Amino acid sequence: MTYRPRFTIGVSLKMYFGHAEALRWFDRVAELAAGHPALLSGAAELFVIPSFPALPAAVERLTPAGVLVGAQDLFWEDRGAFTGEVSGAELAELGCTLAEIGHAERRRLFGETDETVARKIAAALRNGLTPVLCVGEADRTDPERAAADCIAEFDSAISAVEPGAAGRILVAYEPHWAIGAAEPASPAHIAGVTERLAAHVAAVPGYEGSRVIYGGSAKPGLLPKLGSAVGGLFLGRFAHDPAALAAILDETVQLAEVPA
Ligand SMILES: O=C[C@H](O)COP(=O)(O)O
Repeated sequence: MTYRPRFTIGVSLKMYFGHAEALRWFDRVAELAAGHPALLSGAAELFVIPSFPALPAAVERLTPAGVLVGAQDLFWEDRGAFTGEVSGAELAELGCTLAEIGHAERRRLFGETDETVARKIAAALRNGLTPVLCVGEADRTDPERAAADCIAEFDSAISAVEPGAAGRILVAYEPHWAIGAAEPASPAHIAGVTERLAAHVAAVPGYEGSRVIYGGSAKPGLLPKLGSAVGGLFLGRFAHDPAALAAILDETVQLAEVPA
């Protein structure tokens, strides 16, 4: 089954930009998105995940251009004495529609575990936020083993979802070793993992409409090599230049003309 938009293109700004820099980038991306044939034709949807303090400005500047906005994390409770945390309820109130959960950097640097990821997935879904669930093998291995790791992570991540609360998830396949690198994983490796992972996700009741996107040093030129093996890309550094993001959106238009 082909879902529309055909591709999902996301950008996480991580902690790369200061506030003024983020605002300038939002304005350039809003201008790009508002007139881009990818968004107008349904070839692509675009989401942006900035730092927490930039979220209101991102919603204000990007949403009118058809760009979705999400947060880089959320807490698993909706209210209470949790100093420093941000709830899914507040994110939804701000106009966010997505929440990134379980990025490799949060696992490696901030103690994120399978258990906390599962609680956060449940929190996102009960607050109407689409989780951007990051999965991926820690060390280089073959696609079969990498896919098995990712499938186990996915199954664990949805294990705390409340009955009746299942919903669409964007599964970002990000091999840890390809994040922050010079080049992405090879197209053959990516496809070998994403096709197995997507087949698994599609067979889990309640998660219809979910899709698998690839992240980890993704840049212009990668998507045409992957074609229908992925549902899109999750970009980091290589989207800091809006021209590179425009080039990737151009690629979605060309690929959308080819039947899935
Ligand atoms: O969240 C995005 C990914 O971790 C990719 O980042 P990167 O393209 O800078 O490696």
